[in-house]
Amino acid sequence: MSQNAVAPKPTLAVAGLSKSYDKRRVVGPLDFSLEAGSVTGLLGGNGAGKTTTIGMVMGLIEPTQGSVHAFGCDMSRERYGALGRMNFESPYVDMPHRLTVRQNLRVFGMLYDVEDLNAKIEQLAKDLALGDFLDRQTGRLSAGQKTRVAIAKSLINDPQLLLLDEPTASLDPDTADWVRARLEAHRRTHNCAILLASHNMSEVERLCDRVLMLKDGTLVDDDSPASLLARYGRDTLEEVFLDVARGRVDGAPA
Ligand SMILES: Nc1ncnc2c1ncn2[C@@H]1O[C@H](COP(=O)(O)OP(=O)(O)OP(=O)(O)O)[C@@H](O)[C@H]1O
Repeated sequence: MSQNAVAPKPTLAVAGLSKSYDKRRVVGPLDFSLEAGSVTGLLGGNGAGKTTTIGMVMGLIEPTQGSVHAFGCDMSRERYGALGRMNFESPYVDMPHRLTVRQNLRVFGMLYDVEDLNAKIEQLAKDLALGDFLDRQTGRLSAGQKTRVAIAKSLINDPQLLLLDEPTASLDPDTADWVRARLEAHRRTHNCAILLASHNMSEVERLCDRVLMLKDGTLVDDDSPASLLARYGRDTLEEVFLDVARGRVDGAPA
């Protein structure tokens, strides 16, 4: 890069982000950024702050302090400049139960102003095998079927920033495998930055080029899966996860 070249803005930049409830800090302060086309795992034990972090990035949870910039837009002041280019999947956000899957996808597609929406829904139904229940009420689906619908919803606007909160937690191993392949294809096609909260370490090893380790709401490590394995002297990310969760600090960054 020449001296005058300006570095491209990260897709997502989080600075000093924290959340407290009743003066008890549960997350932060967090500082990290995501580059276009990267897949970053957000790991941490139960209650570490993964869902709260994703909620703050999406603007679903109001931060106590700090800032979130997506595509250079300050999410506290100009979020509408960015929301159309991002999306999320979370098991904690339910869709209207009485609408059919197709109707729900239509509602979200219209919110995002998706062009040629019928064709988009057909394509997603094919990619995520929703065909058998596209015209059934969403509330009557199994957990795994609802998850596939939630993933379809998260892809409806071809996002370039995708936040996924345990996207394969309720899927059987075969379905989880092809859903991961679908997410990888989306990343490639749209140069999408993905933040993936997961308890599935083999999923993280397969999909992520970088891992953020959260413990008690703070970042305790940030590295590639390969470097984490080397530093902690472990063969699997699961072992690294246990080291971090149990406070074995040999591999922790200096
Ligand atoms: N509305 C709330 N009021 C008070 N405390 C909350 C609230 N929401 C979350 N917390 C607390 O914030 C902390 C982080 O919760 P969060 O759901 O972000 O964790 P997580 O890493 O997603 O956990 P899990 O793996 O169990 O889903 C927890 O201690 C939780 O009890």
